[in-house]
Amino acid sequence: MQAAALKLYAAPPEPMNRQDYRDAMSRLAAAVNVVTTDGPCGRAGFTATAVCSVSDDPPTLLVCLNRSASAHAAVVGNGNLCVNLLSAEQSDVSNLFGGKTPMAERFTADRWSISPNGSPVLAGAALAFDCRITQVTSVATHDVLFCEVLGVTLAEQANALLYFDRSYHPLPVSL
Ligand SMILES: NC(=O)c1ccc[n+]([C@@H]2O[C@H](COP(=O)([O-])OP(=O)(O)OC[C@H]3O[C@@H](n4cnc5c(N)ncnc54)[C@H](O)[C@@H]3O)[C@@H](O)[C@H]2O)c1
Ligand SMILES: Cc1cc2c(cc1C)N(C[C@H](O)[C@H](O)[C@H](O)COP(=O)(O)O)c1[nH]c(=O)[nH]c(=O)c1N2
Repeated sequence: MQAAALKLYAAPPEPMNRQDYRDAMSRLAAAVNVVTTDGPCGRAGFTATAVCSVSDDPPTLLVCLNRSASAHAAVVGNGNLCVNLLSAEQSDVSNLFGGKTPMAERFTADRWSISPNGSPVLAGAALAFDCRITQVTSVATHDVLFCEVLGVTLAEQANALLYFDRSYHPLPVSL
């Protein structure tokens, strides 16, 4: 049986309601990342689902970062970042970096190393992209950070962590 479609189109010129937009976006399953930085502007990190590939030549990805986030000044000021893709067992790390916790406390619970480009790399992550920010474009409340990928560390095998319907879901590697 097909579920009835619920239409929530905004009637122009009225803009779409923010809550309706969030409710819709909660249906979009996403990988969970902790984006980190270190350098002259300090060590910082935040949880991000708004990460995607832009180009493979040169390897480039983008990260959307709210300008009101406490990590914003450090990430943009340092100009380097690491995208740590969380594995299925790391939802606690996502919660730790997902807001409110003081920045220094976020880095105490897990083991970290430093990438060649100077950003914190999380032990046990599914992968870590070591990046330098090449372009920052402000769109509405967020900065879109375009990042050249300088190197990647891949775990031999890792189950994925997905964020869907406002909660975490493990996705096992197929056998
Ligand atoms: N792109 C983002 O900035 C983003 C993404 C996910 C979650 N969050 C934040 O994490 C917290 C928990 O989120 P949740 O998913 O459990 O419930 P929620 O109802 O706040 O968000 C549902 C979905 O809407 C989108 N969204 C939420 N806030 C956004 C924002 N400020 N800008 C752009 N897109 C946004 C995301 O896709 C999110 O998964 C909230 O404070 C939320 O703002 C922000
Ligand atoms: C699952 C999930 C996914 C995201 C987030 C949260 C959570 C729980 N947050 C919010 C972000 O991590 C949080 O606002 C920052 O940590 C900033 O909080 P503080 O200002 O440091 O308290 C977030 N913020 C952002 O700018 N871009 C993003 O893609 C995401 N994605």
